[in-house]
Amino acid sequence: MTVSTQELLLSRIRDVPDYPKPGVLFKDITPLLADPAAFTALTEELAELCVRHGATKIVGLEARGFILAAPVAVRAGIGFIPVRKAGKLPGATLSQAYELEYGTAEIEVHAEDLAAGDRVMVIDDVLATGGTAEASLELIRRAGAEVAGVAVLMELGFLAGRERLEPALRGAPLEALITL
Ligand SMILES: O=P(O)(O)OC[C@H]1O[C@H](OP(=O)(O)OP(=O)(O)O)[C@H](O)[C@@H]1O
Ligand SMILES: Nc1ncnc2[nH]cnc12
Repeated sequence: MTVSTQELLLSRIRDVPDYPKPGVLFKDITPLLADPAAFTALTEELAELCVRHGATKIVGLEARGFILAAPVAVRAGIGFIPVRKAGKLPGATLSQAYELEYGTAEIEVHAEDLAAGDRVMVIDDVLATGGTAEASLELIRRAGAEVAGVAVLMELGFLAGRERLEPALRGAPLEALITL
């Protein structure tokens, strides 16, 4: 990725102090989504990572991860698999509970969407504590699939998500376009 692309992306991320709770500096991507040049550049960078790492499926994490992962999947020509918050998927699911920066949650995937032989790239907007990504890797492996990697727009380095995720990656790459 060029420095100017990285600067464009960074310039479209807005800091919102004390949201959703006091003490949290929320990284808002809505200005980036509203800028077609920035959103297109982001989509192309993430799609290139998926292809480079040999992904055969793309998992997007609800909800902001969906916004990024869906156009990336189309751009890369790879199938999109939604990982949703609990209770939203109608078929037989695998579930995983986890903690995040400001609460707890549970995510699910349709068990039939992933199988042995799949190489799955996880896409999300933010890696914060790493809890969400860690839970998604657990789901992918429980479904029998292989992890191709995790790709995020931004990593909040001060929350040490990379260190937390390291064991669950088992050598797969964690790609962050921006580290803050
Ligand atoms: O690394 P972590 O500490 O797990 O935090 C990162 C996750 O938190 C945010 O999602 P959130 O659960 O707020 O849901 P949203 O996408 O629906 O806003 C973000 O989009 C990541 O999925
Ligand atoms: N600080 C933050 N900003 C945006 N999304 C987040 N998800 C978890 N922590 C976050």
